[in-house]
Amino acid sequence: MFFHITTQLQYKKNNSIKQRNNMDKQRLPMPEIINDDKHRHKQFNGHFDSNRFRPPKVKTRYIAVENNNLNRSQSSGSCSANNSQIAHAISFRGGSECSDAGILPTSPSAAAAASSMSTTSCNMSHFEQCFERLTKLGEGSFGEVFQVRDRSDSRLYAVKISKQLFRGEQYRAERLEEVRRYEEFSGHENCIRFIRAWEQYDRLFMQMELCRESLEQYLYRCRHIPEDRIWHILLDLLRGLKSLHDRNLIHLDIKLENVLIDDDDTCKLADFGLVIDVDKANNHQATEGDSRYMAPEILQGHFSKAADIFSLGIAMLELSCYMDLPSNGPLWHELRQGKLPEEFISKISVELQQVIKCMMSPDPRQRATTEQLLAHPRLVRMQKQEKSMVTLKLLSKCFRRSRRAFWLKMCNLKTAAYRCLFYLLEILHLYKPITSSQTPMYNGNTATAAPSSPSTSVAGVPRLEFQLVGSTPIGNRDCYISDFLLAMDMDLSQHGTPTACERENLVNSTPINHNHLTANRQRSSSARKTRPEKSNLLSVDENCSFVSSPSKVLETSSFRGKKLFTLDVDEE
Ligand SMILES: Nc1ncnc2c1ncn2[C@@H]1O[C@H](COP(=O)(O)OP(=O)(O)OP(=O)(O)O)[C@@H](O)[C@H]1O
Ligand SMILES: [Mg+2]
Repeated sequence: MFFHITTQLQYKKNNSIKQRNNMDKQRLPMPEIINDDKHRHKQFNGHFDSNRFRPPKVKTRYIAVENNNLNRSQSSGSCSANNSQIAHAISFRGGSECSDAGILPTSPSAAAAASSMSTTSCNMSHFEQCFERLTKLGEGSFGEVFQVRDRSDSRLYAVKISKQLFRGEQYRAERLEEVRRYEEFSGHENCIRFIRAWEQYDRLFMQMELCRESLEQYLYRCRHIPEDRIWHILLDLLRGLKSLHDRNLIHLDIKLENVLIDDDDTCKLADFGLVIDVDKANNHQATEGDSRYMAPEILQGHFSKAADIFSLGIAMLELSCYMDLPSNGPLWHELRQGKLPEEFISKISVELQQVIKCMMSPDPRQRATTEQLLAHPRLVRMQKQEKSMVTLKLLSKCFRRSRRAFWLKMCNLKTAAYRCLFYLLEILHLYKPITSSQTPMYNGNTATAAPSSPSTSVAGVPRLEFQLVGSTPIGNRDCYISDFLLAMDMDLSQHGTPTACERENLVNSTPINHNHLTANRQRSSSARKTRPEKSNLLSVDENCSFVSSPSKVLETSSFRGKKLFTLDVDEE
């Protein structure tokens, strides 16, 4: 196999340059300026400095003369004019090297949404049909990322659209590799969750989970990040990186912009555009990332896992010291010779200093691995704490569940008590039960004698059954008989006495909000049928009046306002 090496300089997009420059000026304090380049730290003056360019991205490419491993014949999406008009799903999940799926079907909801819009759906891209574009989240050298709302489930996602058209097979294959990596690491807690990808009009679209912000944005927002938080970020990123290194893959583009923070404050590795196999890296095709984060040995064309460790180390330095990293010049070299500027490094604890220095060791063989770093006493302690937190969470969940079970038991006891009371009243002839044969049933407009059913099998004590559905509006509040009776009254006033079927639906729905009653009937009834083991079925014996006639309902007024039980719905 023969390879030729091409070296090229790639400049970052002006937009992100501006953004960074704008934020640059927020960084304080300014160290003593000795050399223009050496201490060119970030400041912020409230507006973008368009004159200052972002560091160029030096790219050393080792391009195999041999064709890439993507099987083009399998792909229905191509650069050809005809085919590129049609959206094609891209997925490597099937196990094959490139299992491009076929033409994407338009989901009915997406089609409906599209047709409801003024633009004719046939002119709309798959992206426009499926998503409502909200805001632009960011931009890198390869793509623009938008916050979107999925028309089918109304949820928010991020969609990355490649900026450049597929110029040819090689370029397309490189872009599609990112999909493979996203899919591979999507399940890891510290890697971004990937949803799906497709290509259309010679562009790649990738749908992924929406994160709150990038680590770079977080740094500019907070300026000073407490050291405790730095350690947590380091732990998250080491875990994410370990998942790559365990598979013999290297990221090659670790930097603050490529780390995203989700709503739970978890840091996630993103942008797998340059990820490459360690073995292939030095032989085939490797592109190094941002020069500010680049390990020194990359200049000699040595790609290894240690390069990622260096990038992470220097990113931690930037994060903990609020230091502007140089893209070249004397300071760039000093940082790669193990000389970290005192005025910055002295701000952080010795423990963190040591870790950063260890990660930024000039010799890649002396740099700690992800396993060694994760074995650092502080990180071990944090992991233990996390574990105990998980145990604590599990315990509290167990406690909540047992508390709920206890309440259900109590409710059953109450039910039994009511039952006994009715029996007693019946014995004392203070209460006349209505037997099942007396219970009129409505079949349309005609009242018929009801067949004896389990719900009225106990003489005089018809059973009122209702199901607790966690998502219904009844959740987390006290339940009063009146809640149920109110709904029954309303139902009876509309329909007269319900049929057996109606009664079952009635009691199975959550009667707090009568507007939901009709809808709930079907849903809860079917839910009960399909998931009987999950339902928390309560049986409450109640005065039978509600089934005999509307006027009898009034007799139950003595129960109104009586607290039956407290619902404690598990938050789970
Ligand atoms: N899932 C997401 N949620 C929120 N913001 C995102 C998401 N993905 C990307 N971004 C934002 O978009 C920016 C660019 O995304 P990304 O790094 O994937 O593009 P790129 O073109 O590959 O960048 P690079 O120049 O690093 O190669 C990120 O820095 C981040 O601010
Ligand atoms: Mg990026």
